[in-house]
Amino acid sequence: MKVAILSREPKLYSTRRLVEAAEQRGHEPVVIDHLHCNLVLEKGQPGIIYQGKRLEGIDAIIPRIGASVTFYGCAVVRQFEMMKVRTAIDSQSIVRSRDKLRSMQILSRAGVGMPKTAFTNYSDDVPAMIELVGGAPVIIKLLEGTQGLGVVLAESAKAAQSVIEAFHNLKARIIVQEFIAESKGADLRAFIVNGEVVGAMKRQGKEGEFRSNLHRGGSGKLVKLSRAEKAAALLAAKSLGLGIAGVDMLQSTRGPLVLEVNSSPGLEGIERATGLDIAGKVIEYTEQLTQKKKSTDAKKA
Ligand SMILES: Nc1ncnc2c1ncn2[C@@H]1O[C@H](COP(=O)(O)OP(=O)(O)OP(=O)(O)O)[C@@H](O)[C@H]1O
Ligand SMILES: [Mg+2]
Ligand SMILES: [Mg+2]
Repeated sequence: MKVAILSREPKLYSTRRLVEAAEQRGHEPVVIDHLHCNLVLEKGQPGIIYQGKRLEGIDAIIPRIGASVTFYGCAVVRQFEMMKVRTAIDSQSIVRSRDKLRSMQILSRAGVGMPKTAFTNYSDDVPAMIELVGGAPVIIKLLEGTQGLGVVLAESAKAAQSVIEAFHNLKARIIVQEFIAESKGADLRAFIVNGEVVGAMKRQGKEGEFRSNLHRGGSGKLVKLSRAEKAAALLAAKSLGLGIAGVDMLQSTRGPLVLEVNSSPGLEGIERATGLDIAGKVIEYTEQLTQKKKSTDAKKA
């Protein structure tokens, strides 16, 4: 198959690994910078112009859309969908997963375990917000933060009050969340491909840091997930409609609590921690999608 990896950076570990894994399996990979795709819309013929030419003959795409370009990136993915190109990750699911509030709403309905979370439009009654999630300490999060930036631990109700007021004053949307102390600065990342956990790691924040993000100095180690952890991760990815996902969970006394579901999960941390060929799994899944398409097209014909 001719598979396009939508990525801004051919040199990035994840991009390189996907190219390599596709080549190893006899496919023809190309890296396309989604921000340099121009979309053309006309009757019956949605198209994409890239480097001056109309894109033709692509069987499937693997989107790697950064959080800062969700809008444009998803428009490009949607255009491929309109052109009947198979995508390893749907545009809809990327949009859903990018908004922490929207995804928590979906996960809550689906019965996925999560830290108790509150959201409000008013800053008038901050103490009530804090009480809603069980009182201080609480976590305060920007709705569209990533890499652990925009996640604050407020140890006291007073600190929480001033942080929430400051964010509201900046017109930044936030959620307030119960702080799960027993996870001790660690979290679990489950990498899911096609309804299966293909690799998992435990990330531990550096000394004195409650955030376990690798970008904040945390380190990842191979871990074997419990049955409940696997089930929670799979249900979370499925509820958001993601065939490929990185599900972040905290270990708590009441079982796994899902924090978020990433739709462009990085490969470097998970492949280094587990020693597994996760890129290969992603390519094999994408291959299956194109085969499914071929057989439905054949049936229609
Ligand atoms: N409610 C909580 N209780 C305890 N620790 C938490 C809580 N929420 C977040 N953390 C810690 O902070 C880290 C960052 O939080 P979260 O994953 O929600 O933010 P992020 O900025 O979107 O990160 P990512 O780069 O993974 O997208 C988590 O990995 C976890 O270690
Ligand atoms: Mg995130
Ligand atoms: Mg996270």
